[in-house]
Amino acid sequence: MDAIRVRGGATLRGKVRISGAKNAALPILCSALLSDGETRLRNVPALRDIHTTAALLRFLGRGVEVDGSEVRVAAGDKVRPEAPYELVKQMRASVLVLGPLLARFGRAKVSLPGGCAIGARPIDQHLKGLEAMGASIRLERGYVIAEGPNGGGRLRGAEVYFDLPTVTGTENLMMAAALAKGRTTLVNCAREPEVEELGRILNKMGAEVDGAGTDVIHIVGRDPGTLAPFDHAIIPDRIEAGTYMVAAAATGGDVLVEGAELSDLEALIAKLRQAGVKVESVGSEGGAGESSQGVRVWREGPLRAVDVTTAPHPGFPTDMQAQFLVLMCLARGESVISETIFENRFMHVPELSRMGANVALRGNIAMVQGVDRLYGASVMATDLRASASLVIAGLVADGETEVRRVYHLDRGYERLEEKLRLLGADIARVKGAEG
Ligand SMILES: CC(=O)N[C@H]1[C@@H](OP(=O)(O)OP(=O)(O)OC[C@H]2O[C@@H](n3ccc(=O)[nH]c3=O)[C@H](O)[C@@H]2O)O[C@H](CO)[C@@H](O)[C@@H]1O
Ligand SMILES: C=C(OP(=O)(O)O)C(=O)O
Repeated sequence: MDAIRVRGGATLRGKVRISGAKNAALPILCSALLSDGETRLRNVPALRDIHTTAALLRFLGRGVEVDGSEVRVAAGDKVRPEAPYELVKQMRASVLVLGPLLARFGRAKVSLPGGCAIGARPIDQHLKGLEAMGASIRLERGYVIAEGPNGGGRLRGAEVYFDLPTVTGTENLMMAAALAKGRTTLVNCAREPEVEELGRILNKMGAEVDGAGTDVIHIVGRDPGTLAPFDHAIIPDRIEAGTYMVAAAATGGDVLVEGAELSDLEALIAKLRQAGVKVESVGSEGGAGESSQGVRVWREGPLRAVDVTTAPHPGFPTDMQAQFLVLMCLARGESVISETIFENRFMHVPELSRMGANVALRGNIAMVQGVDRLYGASVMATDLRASASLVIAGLVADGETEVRRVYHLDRGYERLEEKLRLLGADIARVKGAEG
């Protein structure tokens, strides 16, 4: 299994171009199942999760061609509506085929994703919503077996209230509603930019979606077989952007994060500024604003300790918690990091402690006491963002750090070591290193 070796001490400087958003590309690829025509997606990141989704769509019976950052899903209306455990276990987002399959074909058999390193991650809200739309659902031998009304009929519009905002749950229900008969109202929805992006796609296809990106979404469904295919460029990955911002801040560097949108990262940016990091939107014409070319992040003075509590968007993203925690390991004073989304998302803490960090865990709270320096070590992470946080720690640590089990990183960061090397990092991939 590959590892990443980092020699700490370089100050990151220059420009880094952000890839398309993994968490936008995954539901959008699944939404191709709603239409029978050929769909074309551009600015798709080259990630393991994209290849897993392509493999899943192929298994279902749709041709998929991945050509650099372009993915084409071939036309077709013959589908085997079944997502097997072997594919779902590689990537929880596979559950996103449930809504489209059920809506388009009246039935679906999708493996339950199971627990993972960061928590149990149930899908009860997805299932509850589909049931409200008339589906009958049973769980059998680890699979969700879903059927449209009256033995495979068309879903009907419904009012669904989510007990808590769920990103993929909102997306699954939006896709199901796009082919349901009548109007669906989803209440207490996730408001993440990726949900908003899916709303744009469904509108492009001809469904009527109103409110995506707010907590109430209305969808008027279309008849099966009438949704149009689409051609779309994926939005930049705000979590990848945030990760480079934190890396720049941690090394005391000066980096232009190209493609990053200030408006998608408000909570992170507010916390970076509070910590003493400078953040500025850089416009293509030299001005600031929506048409910005990116976000410049730099640091001159010491880091200040600040507290962070993760929350659904527009709160501080749980997907940035691990990286920000590393930054706080280098700050003056004590910060309190509270993780409220996932029950087990501090897997990076014991590894960071081996690098000299001073962090005490109390349930879902990490008390971080800043230290003068971190030390390179061999470390290993069991999830994606934890792995990224260890690379950032390696960038500032004395000596060499080897981050093992890089396949987690490859799920979510395109050419991470190459992008960091261009910013001046001393970093390399070690092929086939010890696991
Ligand atoms: C592919 C994708 O977009 N992944 C993101 C998505 O994951 P994902 O969509 O899986 O996360 P959710 O928004 O669903 O999870 C939020 C919380 O709701 C709980 N929950 C969720 C669904 C459900 O039916 N019942 C339930 O209890 C979860 O256990 C968790 O505690 O949002 C997370 C939270 O921002 C991010 O960390 C992931 O990167
Ligand atoms: C948790 C993440 O992804 P996923 O939902 O695909 O596991 C993530 O992107 O940090």
